[in-house]
Amino acid sequence: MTFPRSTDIAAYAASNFTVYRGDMIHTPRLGTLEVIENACVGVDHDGTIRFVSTGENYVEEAQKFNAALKVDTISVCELGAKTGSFFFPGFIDTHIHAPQYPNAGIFGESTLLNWLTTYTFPMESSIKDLKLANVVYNKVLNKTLANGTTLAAYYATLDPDATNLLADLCLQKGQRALIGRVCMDSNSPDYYVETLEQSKKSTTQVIAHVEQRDPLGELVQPILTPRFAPSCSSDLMHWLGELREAKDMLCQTHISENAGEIQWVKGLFPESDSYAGVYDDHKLLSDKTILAHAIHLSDAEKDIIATRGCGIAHCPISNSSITSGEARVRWLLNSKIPVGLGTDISGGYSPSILSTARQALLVSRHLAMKSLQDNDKLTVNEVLYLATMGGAKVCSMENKVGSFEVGKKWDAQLVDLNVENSPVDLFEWQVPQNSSVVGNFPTATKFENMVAKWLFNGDDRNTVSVWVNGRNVVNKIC
Ligand SMILES: O=c1[nH]c(=O)c2nc[nH]c2[nH]1
Ligand SMILES: [Zn+2]
Repeated sequence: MTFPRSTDIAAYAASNFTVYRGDMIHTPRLGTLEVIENACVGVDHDGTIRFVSTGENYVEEAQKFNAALKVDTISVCELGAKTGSFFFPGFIDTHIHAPQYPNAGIFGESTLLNWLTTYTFPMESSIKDLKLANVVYNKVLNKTLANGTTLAAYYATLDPDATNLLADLCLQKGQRALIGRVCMDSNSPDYYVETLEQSKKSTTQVIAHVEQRDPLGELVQPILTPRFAPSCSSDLMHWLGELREAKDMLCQTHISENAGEIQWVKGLFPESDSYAGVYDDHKLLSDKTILAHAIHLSDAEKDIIATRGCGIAHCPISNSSITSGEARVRWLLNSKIPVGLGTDISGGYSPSILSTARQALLVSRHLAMKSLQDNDKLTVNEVLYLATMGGAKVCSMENKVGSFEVGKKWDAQLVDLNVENSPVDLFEWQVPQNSSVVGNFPTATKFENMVAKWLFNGDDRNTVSVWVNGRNVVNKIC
């Protein structure tokens, strides 16, 4: 029997069943790095993983799933079989503002509220120019994909046409995405605000557009996006809450990021018990709601969030940059609240979830130095879980993406630490696959060490290929 074995992406992209071979590393549970050495992962024509096995019998495995599969239509991608290479689930960015990308790195000495008026609102309002929107959104999608982000929860702007364009570009480039048209009818500058009626109309228009482009929500889905309580009237939030409930929709917003913001919310909504209470009183909290930041929550707010099943987008780079504070991730996780990572471009300067995971680890150590609780420290395996499986839970896609399991989609990145110009130096004795070299560590530890080196020193040069829904969307190999 002969089959096309290939390291040529074009060859296997044309095939209707692909077997990916190599070491697969993922974090299916918090804190656990699972390594499937010499794995074969069979992916069907619609990008679904049909088997995960070790050994050579992948033709039989493929035919078990589809007896009619001809051997010569099964392609084999051996790219992961190189030393220093491994497949890892695609990263999930649970909070990113696409129109703010040109401002990445530009925040000066600002904190949240003056950062919004000085940098953010002017940038976002300029994106109603569709030519500019096209330039900026192309750049942000290319950059996040190149960094291994296979799913992103996007905030766009008020503008419905530019937001529709973002959805179209995600479909075109093949990035899985939640598309949020930002709702804001209050306390906003004259040049960047909408009326309640405009907000309803534009929201409806964007939902219809996204659902028309992708009726089953295979790749893109709309997400209701009240910017944050101060930008929304109670009437607007009530309308969004009713819509959320009626259509069982995803919803995203910001919560408890900054002390001034929290005081402002108290003054604006005195009838609600708390910031979380404002959202709860408007039916905006559910197990399909993503709350960004959640730094200064009270115990009671944390309990409401846990009861409603909301997920938290932890944005450590943004929280350090605009000095918002340190979210208590362990405290949230201990209450069984799903936590994922967000770049929060451009409160955060980096489009990379790998960098965000690294900073999540470091911020947790700063927190531990203040709290004197060692348990506040997050480990390498834990922050990589937040970057993948945690993010999948936050986006309500834990049955679809986040780890390598049968029935999930092939949303993956191929990592190569030995790529030319690699920012990581993996020494011969540190290569786990190199069994001829006797090292000081057992193999499992070698894999963990290799992954730790990637987390701390790796970057987009090491993400050499990326797949979403089985489609190869980035290829830096040739
Ligand atoms: O990090 C943030 N980015 C924003 O754009 C924003 N708007 C309200 N609150 C916010 N926080
Ligand atoms: Zn944000």
